[in-house]
Amino acid sequence: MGIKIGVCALQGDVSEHIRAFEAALSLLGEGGDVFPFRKAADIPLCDAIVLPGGESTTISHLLKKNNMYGPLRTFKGGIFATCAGLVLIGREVDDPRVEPLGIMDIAVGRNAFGRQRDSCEMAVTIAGDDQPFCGYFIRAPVIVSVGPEATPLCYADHIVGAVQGPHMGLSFHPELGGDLRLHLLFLERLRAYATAP
Ligand SMILES: NC(=O)CC[C@H](N)C(=O)O
Repeated sequence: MGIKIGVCALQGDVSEHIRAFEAALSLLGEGGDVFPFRKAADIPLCDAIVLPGGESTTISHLLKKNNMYGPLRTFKGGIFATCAGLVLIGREVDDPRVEPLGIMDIAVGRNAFGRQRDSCEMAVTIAGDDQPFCGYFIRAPVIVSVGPEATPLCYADHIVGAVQGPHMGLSFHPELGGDLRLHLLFLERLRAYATAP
């Protein structure tokens, strides 16, 4: 038994997320099931969902086609959204081809680092952690503004991570590189929100 983590596998980097969450659960000495899903009916069966990086206009189109907007908006667990996933999870995005889910109170700008930084590694500061995190940014979005419901979590020139309840949205790819601090923090917060009265 244990926690059930579903990785939305319509498009994007799915296997890296599965490996990273499996490694985080094994560090915690916990059982659990981390699996790809492609059907809306699988969403309410999960405790947590990963919205991976990929191409947000494509993922938005596929979420619509597979009737996933409704079940994601009413999902009771935590969502771990990276890169294209971050573009989708906010309340506002600067591209009309993406329909935002409106789950986190953030506004997101796509491809915000510009061409010369299409893909790079940058030191990310995580609030409450004095060790920098090596962030892999791949045509990454940024968080342009954080509303009162959400809290900034990560910084690298811009705000590149935020949390809201059990949800975490990140501009970069923490599933690459083997540093599991953000996965562990997500699981810790998920547990805290699941057991909150
Ligand atoms: N690595 C990524 O997920 C890139 C996201 C992409 N630039 C988008 O907005 O869809």
